[in-house]
Amino acid sequence: MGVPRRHEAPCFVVRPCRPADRGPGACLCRRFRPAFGGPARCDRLPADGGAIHELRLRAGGRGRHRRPPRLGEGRDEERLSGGVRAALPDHGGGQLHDAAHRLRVRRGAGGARPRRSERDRACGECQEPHGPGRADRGRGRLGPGHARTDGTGNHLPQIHGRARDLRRHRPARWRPVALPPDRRAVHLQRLHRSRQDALWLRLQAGAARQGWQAALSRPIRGGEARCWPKSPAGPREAPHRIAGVRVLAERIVIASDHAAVALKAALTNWLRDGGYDVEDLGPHDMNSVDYPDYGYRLARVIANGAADRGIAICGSGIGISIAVNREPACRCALVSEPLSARLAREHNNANVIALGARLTGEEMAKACISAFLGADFLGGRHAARVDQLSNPQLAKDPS
Ligand SMILES: O=C[C@H](O)[C@H](O)[C@H](O)COP(=O)(O)O
Repeated sequence: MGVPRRHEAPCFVVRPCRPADRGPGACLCRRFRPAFGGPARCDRLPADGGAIHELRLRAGGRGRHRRPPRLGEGRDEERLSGGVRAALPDHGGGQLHDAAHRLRVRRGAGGARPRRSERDRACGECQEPHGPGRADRGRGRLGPGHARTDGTGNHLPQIHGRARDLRRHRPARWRPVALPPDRRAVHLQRLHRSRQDALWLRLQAGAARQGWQAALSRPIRGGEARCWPKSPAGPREAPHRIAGVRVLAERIVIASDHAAVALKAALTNWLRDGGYDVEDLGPHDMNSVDYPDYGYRLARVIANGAADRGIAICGSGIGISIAVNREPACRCALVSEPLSARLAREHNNANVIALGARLTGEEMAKACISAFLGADFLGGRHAARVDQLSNPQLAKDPS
């Protein structure tokens, strides 16, 4: 499908529904204000993303008389113009990949598209031009638009251009993003915090079916990478973002002792099948080893930021969890059921879970890992407590 001509372009305003919006078969969104007319319909993504609804409003008018929406209309909703179909079931899903759909996404009431001179202007932060200006001419229309910050220092480039170009110009930090089907919904639900997340949600949902993760590993071109990360917190604390869109995939390291080699292998394959970037730190045979060696190895990788989360396994899980926890940067939770695994993330910001291969079966281990990876730290009252774990001097004497 080619790029629809401007006056033919169906006009959508899209955002993921919030839980409160959802109803059986119909979107109950009240907050949404369409740019101009059109019925609202809430589409449910196919099975693997079934928890997410999309609100889609087709603009009023017909054919060439349909007025395309202008940026800045539609209140603070994201605007996608030009036949963005993303992973909607009535379109078969995944067609974003090969269709030359043009995306134009602006945050907030952005006003008119910037003139070329504005797009060519160097970014105030990194002094690099980000717009699809002269440098990009002839290579597609992409471009992350001029970058802004989100208030925390993260660079949030606007995105406009074609979806395929968006992927081609990914920053070097982009990683494959496929998730196990049972996790995708969880993550998608968590991703509706911003409109750009919603965009990525659709890109990702389509991509997972098309298998273009491989394309993501190509070298980067374009200027985005120079903008990332800008967070003062540094890469270890900053969320992974692609052009302002949070990335789903995480780097996971897994280690065990001889008692858990088989379980480790099964879990590694399972995670890799789900698209995770998993590194097996060993051991790779059943010869007897000492669990501290592998626990410390895993802890070092987490501590130096080379991986986001870790899975440590030994016979009971006890010994290796103790070893990992000797590294102050690690918060390792020994778990044997999913609720503990989730709470370890939500309350304790655990970045490693430990499992006992002699006590916990494979399916239960997978359930624990799913709960662990699918949960986020809640912060709030828990944040100061977690800080005290890494900095015992911050703890007060309770007496
Ligand atoms: O906490 C330690 C772990 O359970 C070890 O996997 C366990 O001690 C290994 O025991 P063994 O050398 O008898 O296999």
